Amino acid sequence: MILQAEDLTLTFPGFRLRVPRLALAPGEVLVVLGPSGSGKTTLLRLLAGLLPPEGGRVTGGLRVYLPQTPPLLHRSVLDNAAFGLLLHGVPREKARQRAQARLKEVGLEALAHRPAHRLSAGEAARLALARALAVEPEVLLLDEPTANLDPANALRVEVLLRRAAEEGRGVVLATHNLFQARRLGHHLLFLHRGEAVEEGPVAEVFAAPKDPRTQAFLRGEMVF
Ligand SMILES: Nc1ncnc2c1ncn2[C@@H]1O[C@H](COP(=O)(O)OP(=O)(O)OP(=O)(O)O)[C@@H](O)[C@H]1O
Repeated sequence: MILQAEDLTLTFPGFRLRVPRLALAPGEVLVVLGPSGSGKTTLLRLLAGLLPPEGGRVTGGLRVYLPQTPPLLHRSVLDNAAFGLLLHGVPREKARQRAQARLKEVGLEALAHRPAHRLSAGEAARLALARALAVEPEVLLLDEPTANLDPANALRVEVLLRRAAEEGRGVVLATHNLFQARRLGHHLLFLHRGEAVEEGPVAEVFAAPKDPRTQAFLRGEMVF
């Protein structure tokens, strides 16, 4: 396993997250579904080590967390792609070479010297992924990575995520897009008011959800 969590708990005023167990294998895509406010972002931040849990623990390899709108520096596309590597202590020239290669993979090599803030939303999403992948993480933690994208750009991101998983990386993907969950996910975790109420293989949970709350959510009847 490249990511494991046990007995995770965290309390905010009026909200308590409780995830007894979570495990991610290399090459696996875990989709986290749940209504707005159910704790998806909080779980991702705990898994990333950005929030300390109140109880329980998280263990695993190198993780990169991408928030819904990843911040980009007011620098070139290439500088942004190399930024994570510089933070990891990679020398500047080497970092730029590796970043160039990642930009090529995401189809942005022609824009390497453009200011990042001039990119379209779809290009910015791919740049954020290139920057994340450049540090060779074992686990990608993604918070609604295609929420602001049109279907064509969303599809390009999905292709990159599938490729990352095929390379052996683990992916935890919080999404509101049920079609995307079915297309990309192997395993599914459903959160409701901070509680992990159902988990299982994506196909099985979609075909026959066991918990009435998951059933209602998948029927589109739970919108809060
Ligand atoms: N730093 C914080 N301090 C206090 N409460 C917080 C904090 N972060 C999140 N919360 C609360 O925790 C609950 C879960 O929020 P979270 O953002 O994890 O949900 P979510 O499932 O990601 O929602 P959405 O789908 O809308 O992004 C919410 O009630 C939120 O208001």
